[in-house]
Amino acid sequence: MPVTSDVDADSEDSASETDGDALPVNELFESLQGEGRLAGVPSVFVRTSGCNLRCWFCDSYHTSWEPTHATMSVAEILAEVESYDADHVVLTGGEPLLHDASVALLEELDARGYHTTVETNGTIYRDAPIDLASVSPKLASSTPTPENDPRPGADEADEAGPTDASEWTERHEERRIDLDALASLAENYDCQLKFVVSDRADAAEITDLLGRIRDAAAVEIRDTDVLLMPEGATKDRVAQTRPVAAELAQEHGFRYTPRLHVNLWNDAPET
Ligand SMILES: C[S@@+](CC[C@H](N)C(=O)[O-])C[C@H]1O[C@@H](n2cnc3c(N)ncnc32)[C@H](O)[C@@H]1O
Ligand SMILES: Nc1nc2[nH]cc(C(=O)O)c2c(=O)[nH]1
Ligand code: SF4
Ligand SMILES: [Mg+2]
Repeated sequence: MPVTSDVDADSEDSASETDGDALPVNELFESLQGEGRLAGVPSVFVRTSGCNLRCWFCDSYHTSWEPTHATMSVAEILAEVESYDADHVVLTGGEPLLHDASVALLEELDARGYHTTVETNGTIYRDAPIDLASVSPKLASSTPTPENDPRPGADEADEAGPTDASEWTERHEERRIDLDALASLAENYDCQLKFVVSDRADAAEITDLLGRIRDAAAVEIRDTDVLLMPEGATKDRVAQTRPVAAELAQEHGFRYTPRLHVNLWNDAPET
C-alpha cells in the first residue's frame, strides 16, 4: 500500500496520535527481507512512522526527518497483511516500539501464526511476542550535524527549518544508546545486533559498545549474532561501504549482512 492517500504529517516522535488500537503507517508492502539472518525470506513489511532518533543517513526519511503516515487500525493492518502470501511479518519504521499499538499488532500476528521480526534502534523495550528482535544500535557516525543534514536545501545557510540538524545533534546523541533497553531486548528475545558501518573507524566503537551490552545483559551474546551492514540507501553508496563492512566482519569474527533490497531495487519505495 503506498499510503499516499489519507496522509498526515506527524508530530516530532509521532507517538502522540497513536492509541492502543491504531498505528501511523507510512507503507505496507511485500518484499524479500533484505537484511540480517532472514535475508531472502518473503515477508510483509509494516513501516510505522515517527522516530525518537534522527540518523543523518536514514533510508526512511519520511518516517523520521519528515514523517508522514496514514492512520490504520490494527484490524485494517491485519487485513492487509493477510492479503499477501508471506508468513513472515517485519514491523519496522521509524521506530516501531514507540507505539503502544505495536504490541497489540504483534499479539494478533502471533495468534495468527506469523513469524514476527521487529526492526528497532534498541532504545525502547516492550514486552511483546517478537520472534526475532533485529536491533540496530546507533553509532556516533549516525549523528546528524549541520554538515551531515539530509534535509533538502540544508546546505543553504540560514535556511534551516523546524527540524534543524543542530537541534537534533544533541538529542540524537543523548538518546541513541540505552544499555538497559539493549540488555532487555537481548535477554528476552532471539536477537541479532545489526551495526551500520560507514567507515573503518566504526570498529572500535562497535567492539566497545558490544562489550558494554555484554556486561549489562544476563545472557550470552554470541559473535554470530553480531552483524555488520554497509551504510547506504543506494547501490552506489553500498558499493563504497561494502568492502569495509565485510573486512571488519572477517577480522572480528562477526557476520556480514548485505542489503539485498538495495542491490535489487535501489532506493525505490515499498521494497
Ligand atoms: C529505517 S530503520 C527502522 C528501524 C529502527 N528505527 C532502526 O533504526 O533499527 C531499519 C534498518 O535500516 C537501517 N538503516 C537505515 N538507514 C540506513 C542506511 N543509510 N544504510 C544502512 N542501513 C540503514 C537501520 O540501521 C535499521 O537496521
Ligand atoms: N526488503 C527490505 N528489507 C528490509 N529489512 C529491514 C528493512 C527496514 O527498513 O527495516 C527493510 C526494507 O526496507 N526492505
Ligand atoms: S533510528 Fe532508524 S528510523 Fe530512526 S532515524 Fe535512525 S535509521 Fe531512521
Ligand atoms: Mg529499509
